[in-house]
Amino acid sequence: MPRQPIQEYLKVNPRKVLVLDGGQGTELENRGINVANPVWSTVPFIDSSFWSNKSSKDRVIVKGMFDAFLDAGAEILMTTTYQTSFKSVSENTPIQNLEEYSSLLDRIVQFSRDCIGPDKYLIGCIGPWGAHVCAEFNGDYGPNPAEIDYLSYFKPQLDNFFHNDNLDLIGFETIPNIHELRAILSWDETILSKPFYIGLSVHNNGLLRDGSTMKDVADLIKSFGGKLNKNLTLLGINCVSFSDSPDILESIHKELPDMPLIAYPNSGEVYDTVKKIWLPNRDMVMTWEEVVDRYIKAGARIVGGCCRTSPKDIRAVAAAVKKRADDTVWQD
Ligand SMILES: C[S+](C)CC[C@H](N)C(=O)O
Ligand SMILES: N[C@@H](CCS)C(=O)O
Ligand SMILES: [Zn+2]
Repeated sequence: MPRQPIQEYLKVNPRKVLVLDGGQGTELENRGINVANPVWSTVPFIDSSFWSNKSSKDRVIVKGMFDAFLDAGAEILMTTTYQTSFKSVSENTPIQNLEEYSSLLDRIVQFSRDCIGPDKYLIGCIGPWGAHVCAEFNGDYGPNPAEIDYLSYFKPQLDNFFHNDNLDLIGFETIPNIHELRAILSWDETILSKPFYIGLSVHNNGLLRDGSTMKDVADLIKSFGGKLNKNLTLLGINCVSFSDSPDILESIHKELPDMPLIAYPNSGEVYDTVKKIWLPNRDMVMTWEEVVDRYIKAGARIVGGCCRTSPKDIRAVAAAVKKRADDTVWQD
């Protein structure tokens, strides 16, 4: 395998910050794929013509999305599998059994690897339990969030991703509820058997979407002590408001100063969960350069964009990361 294992890479290059891609689902939408669907950005992969017809329109669009993020400077990219849980897929598509499901994931991962080539890092993207019920932006997991069987929900996707050498890192994204976070953290190396990160879904007010504080999050992580899964590689935030994201990341860094962080905010627009559209509220009053500087000062090792951020945004992220790397007078 041409890539150095990602934990080792981050360790031996302590000042390196990797540039992540941007909002894949929303970029597919910009390029003409209608993702307003119960499986959201998984939709292009469901039609068999994606796999049988090498020049199908959707296939050209997905490849074009990867090419555009690569050209912008992304060094680590994701599979488009945010809403590809077995539950979402089996309840909303003709794919009904685990064998067909796993074959679908194999094909998506291989297609993504072929698009980005052998040298870039590839993240196996996994949306939260809440993605299935569209609760990733309110954290409302019903009356008994502690009783939800998170492992059963994630396991088919985890089993596939953990056995796929094309994937370097698993990303649990947009986690809005502390009970779900507790469940993920409770799984040991036999379940989470390769490097993974957790991206939290945090409200503009700095609280996890379910109302938990960042201190609650940090206390939970600290409570695992030496039993914390060694594959937990980064913690961070994704799909949070661009303008509030530096404050939020800094609040996590204050609570967990030694934790490598990841940050990829959305554009500040707000998702309408009924119409499945983004409402205007672009809050990019700061520049990517200012935001990225603050992320890096707060311990970020991977930075990029989430929903409604485009290749143009990632080009600005890459320029900001490069400027910081070139800045010899940079002081912590
Ligand atoms: C806007 S994406 C991050 C989430 C999509 C949502 N779970 C839905 O199903 O509409
Ligand atoms: N990683 C997903 C969005 C998660 S909110 C994507 O890029 O489409
Ligand atoms: Zn997002």
